[in-house]
Amino acid sequence: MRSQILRSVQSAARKSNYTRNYASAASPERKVTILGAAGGIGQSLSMLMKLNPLVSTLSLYDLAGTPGVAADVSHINTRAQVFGYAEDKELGKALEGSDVVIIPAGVPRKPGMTRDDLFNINAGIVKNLCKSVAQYCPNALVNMISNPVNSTVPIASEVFKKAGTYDPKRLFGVTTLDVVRAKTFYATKAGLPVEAVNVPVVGGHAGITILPLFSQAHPQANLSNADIEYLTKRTQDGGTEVVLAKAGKGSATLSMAYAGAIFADACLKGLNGVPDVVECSYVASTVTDLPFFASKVRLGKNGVEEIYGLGTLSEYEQEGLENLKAELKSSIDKGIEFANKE
Ligand SMILES: NC(=O)c1ccc[n+]([C@@H]2O[C@H](COP(=O)([O-])OP(=O)(O)OC[C@H]3O[C@@H](n4cnc5c(N)ncnc54)[C@H](O)[C@@H]3O)[C@@H](O)[C@H]2O)c1
Ligand SMILES: O=C(O)C[C@H](O)C(=O)O
Repeated sequence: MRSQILRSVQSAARKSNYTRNYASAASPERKVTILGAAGGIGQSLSMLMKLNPLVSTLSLYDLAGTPGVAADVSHINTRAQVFGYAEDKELGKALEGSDVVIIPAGVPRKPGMTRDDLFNINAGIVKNLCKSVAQYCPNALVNMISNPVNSTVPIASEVFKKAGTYDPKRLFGVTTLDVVRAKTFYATKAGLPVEAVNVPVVGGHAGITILPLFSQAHPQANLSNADIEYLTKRTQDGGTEVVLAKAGKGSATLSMAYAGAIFADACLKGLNGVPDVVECSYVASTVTDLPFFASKVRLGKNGVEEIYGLGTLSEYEQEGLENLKAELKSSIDKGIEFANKE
């Protein structure tokens, strides 16, 4: 009887309008934990993960406010059981048994700031949270959203190395928002239906380190060099566009929650053995001479199963690649140095 009910629940979830765009069939028990769940990204992301039928337990942690977010989200009639945890003393409980940990904890930009300006505050937050991840759920896939991603991912890697838990296949910088933006801007410019569009974005997640590869966009549109330059710059400055529009009230939260939900869903699908799950992500990489680099990765039962090369680049993209390396290297080095202090 119970299995009959479960089957009908899973079938309803598959058909649901709310989930079909970014989720597949319901399946094994999976615990997803969000650190920073009461924030701008955290709240929307909590809702989107509650809508995902692949999630059986949704654990929401923040310094404060999570009992309220959890109570609210828990009333949504979907599969996941929701738990809210607040304050340091509950962090272990929040993390224990997690399959995927999503980290949007930290401060956002205000107009005039670069992502690197967030380093002084966010680096410490990420370092401490990752120590707990290493202690309580060393096998979880970690989806790092907190900025500057170019440095926070290297920080996490060093923390995990020190704890003896580092598995480069399980640590991801979430760069999905760059892909989401590139798809939207490209489809608009090319007059294509956005659902049919794909654009890889490689490099990192800040300014010129964000390198959209429009020469590899699908479907190919006949755009001028000036169009490609415009689209590249708009994608690179997408975060700043939102920061300026919000005029001091933070950075992208809603589109980021959407992007974070897509990436977490891809991780869950990979863990569940769904084949051919490919997303761009900032990971430990040998695609270039930099130790971390975003490119297309195939996700599987162990996290990253395969990292794809960059393919053939246009002259403009090749130039962009060379230009981004110095900044990305310095952000990586800064993160590594910070993590190894003390
Ligand atoms: N990767 C990306 O593409 C991307 C996109 C948008 C924003 N971001 C980054 O995400 C981060 C969060 O942005 P936001 O708009 O949600 O900010 P926010 O200020 O609205 O929320 C951040 C939340 O983190 C919490 N927090 C702070 N320290 C914590 C700790 N030690 N443990 C748990 N929670 C903690 C805060 O209490 C707050 O609720 C920022 O660093 C921002 O730059 C990244
Ligand atoms: O721009 C920011 O500071 C937030 C985020 O990295 C984004 O790309 O929107």
